[in-house]
Amino acid sequence: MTTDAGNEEDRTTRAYDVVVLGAGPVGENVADRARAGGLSVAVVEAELIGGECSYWACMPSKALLRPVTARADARRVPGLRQAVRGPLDAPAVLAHRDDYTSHWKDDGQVGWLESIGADIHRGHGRLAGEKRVVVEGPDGALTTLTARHAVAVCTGTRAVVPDLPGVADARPWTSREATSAQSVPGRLVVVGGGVVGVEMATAWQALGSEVTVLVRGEEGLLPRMEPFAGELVREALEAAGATVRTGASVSAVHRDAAGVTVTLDGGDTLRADEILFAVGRAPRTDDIGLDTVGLEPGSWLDVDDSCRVTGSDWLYAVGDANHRALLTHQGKYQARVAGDAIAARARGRAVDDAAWGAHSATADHAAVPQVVFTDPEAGSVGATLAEAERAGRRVRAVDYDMGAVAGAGLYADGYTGRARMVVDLDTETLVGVTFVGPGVSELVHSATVAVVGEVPIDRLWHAVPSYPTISEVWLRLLETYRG
Ligand SMILES: Cc1cc2nc3c(=O)[nH]c(=O)nc-3n(C[C@H](O)[C@H](O)[C@H](O)COP(=O)(O)OP(=O)(O)OC[C@H]3O[C@@H](n4cnc5c(N)ncnc54)[C@H](O)[C@@H]3O)c2cc1C
Ligand SMILES: NC(=O)c1ccc[n+]([C@@H]2O[C@H](COP(=O)([O-])OP(=O)(O)OC[C@H]3O[C@@H](n4cnc5c(N)ncnc54)[C@H](O)[C@@H]3O)[C@@H](O)[C@H]2O)c1
Repeated sequence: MTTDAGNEEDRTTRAYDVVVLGAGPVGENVADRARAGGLSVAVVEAELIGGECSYWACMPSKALLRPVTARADARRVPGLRQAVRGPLDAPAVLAHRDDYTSHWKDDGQVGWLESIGADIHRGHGRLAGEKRVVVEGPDGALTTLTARHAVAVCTGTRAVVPDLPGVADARPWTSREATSAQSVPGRLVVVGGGVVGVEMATAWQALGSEVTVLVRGEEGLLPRMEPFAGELVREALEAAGATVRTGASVSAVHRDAAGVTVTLDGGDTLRADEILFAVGRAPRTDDIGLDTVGLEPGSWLDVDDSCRVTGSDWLYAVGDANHRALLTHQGKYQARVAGDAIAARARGRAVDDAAWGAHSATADHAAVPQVVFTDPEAGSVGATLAEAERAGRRVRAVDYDMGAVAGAGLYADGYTGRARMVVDLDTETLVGVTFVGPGVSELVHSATVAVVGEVPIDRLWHAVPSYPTISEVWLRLLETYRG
């Protein structure tokens, strides 16, 4: 290890090989790989070690949703459904969620970062020119960190709240409140039909709220997935008692003692106890000193496939901050790639940044998997049919009704779901796969392996799914393709 972490005379300047700005899942993993490569690492964190994912995103949202999908699954099994007729025990679900976020304390993750030998600097970090980061501690004290080799910006995102009349005074929920609320609102309006919108609508409707989802335009729910994903999730949300309104744009919000009034374009109004804006994310790069290194504050950072910022040989941007894929698993993949690339470059070792090389996050372009944990679940990897066509590929979509799969019928009485694989007709390999239905989340990785491995259809034919499992949908898709 090459650390020389400061000296007694000047306690405010410390030198490391690598400085990581932001200790979400991505920053933690950059640190881990750089340490594994023998480099000294400082990690700067303004809030909680573990980031958005651990405290206000993946973990709490999935802790809220797991009882919802487990109950729904149980209700679809004859002989079991009568045992699970009642409502969810909302206080118990919220308490379980609190346990999953370690009650918003980060001691466990601090211990892990320390165990890998990274130094933690608490406070807000800002770049101050090339390879320098100034950390403003909770007490206002300033510490300058210098990096011999690299600075990695892993500062993630925050929720966007549209600048509408009355919004600030209405104290709307963002994903943070939606994942950490301590009581169930009577009526909840959710603005936005993307992933956060549908997951949180599913959770809070099941926990007892009367939920209305407002989707502007006619794009429907989950617009980045195959259209049938949003359609099936919408049907299920409505069957659960939620209202989904398309073509509904919010023009103003007003809070008074009785709750929130939401005004729509056209003049309609809705009353609610809370309003959640789930309309996308903005990069947390507005106050990190980007101007001191010639970059635009508040911008997403453009990177190459080793996550090095375009035009720089020392600045990296990894995870949400580079906008390649706003997902924890994909950000951690980038972190492994970037951390290893930083170490290789620092040591003067060969860098393998060709497509699919050890130092290239190639899968970001070809095979990003995602699971939406609604009931039904929606899971996909790679391109949708529309995306593949837009990219100019000669493709064919093969669809199958998952309810016709024996294992699916056993899993859930009256199983409703659909699968699609998008086949590149020139290579006879898969470029995208989507499954929608109960229990499909665990199928997604099989599709990821097929897409990343570019496994030819003729070879996939020999990958025999066990009988009777939901995976038999693979056989049915292949049979449909081969006619
Ligand atoms: C409600 C919700 C549910 C989600 N569910 C899933 C899911 O199920 N699966 C999935 O894969 N993804 C999910 N995501 C996305 C996932 O949360 C993000 O992709 C992931 O958190 C990105 O990790 P990151 O480390 O890049 O950023 P973050 O997790 O945002 O961490 C960034 C860290 O940097 C710190 N920071 C920022 N600026 C500074 C600064 N100047 N100085 C010091 N520290 C700073 C922040 O405090 C934070 O701790 C969800 C997102 C939301 C909103
Ligand atoms: N299970 C998961 O993997 C999971 C769960 C939650 C979030 N995430 C990640 O977090 C990211 C953010 O999720 P999100 O749902 O906030 O964003 P999103 O981009 O997925 O969806 C936002 C939706 O809001 C709409 N919208 C934008 N501006 C609007 C406005 N002014 N009024 C009304 N609607 C508006 C958009 O058209 C879009 O449909 C996603 O990209 C996703 O990858 C992942």
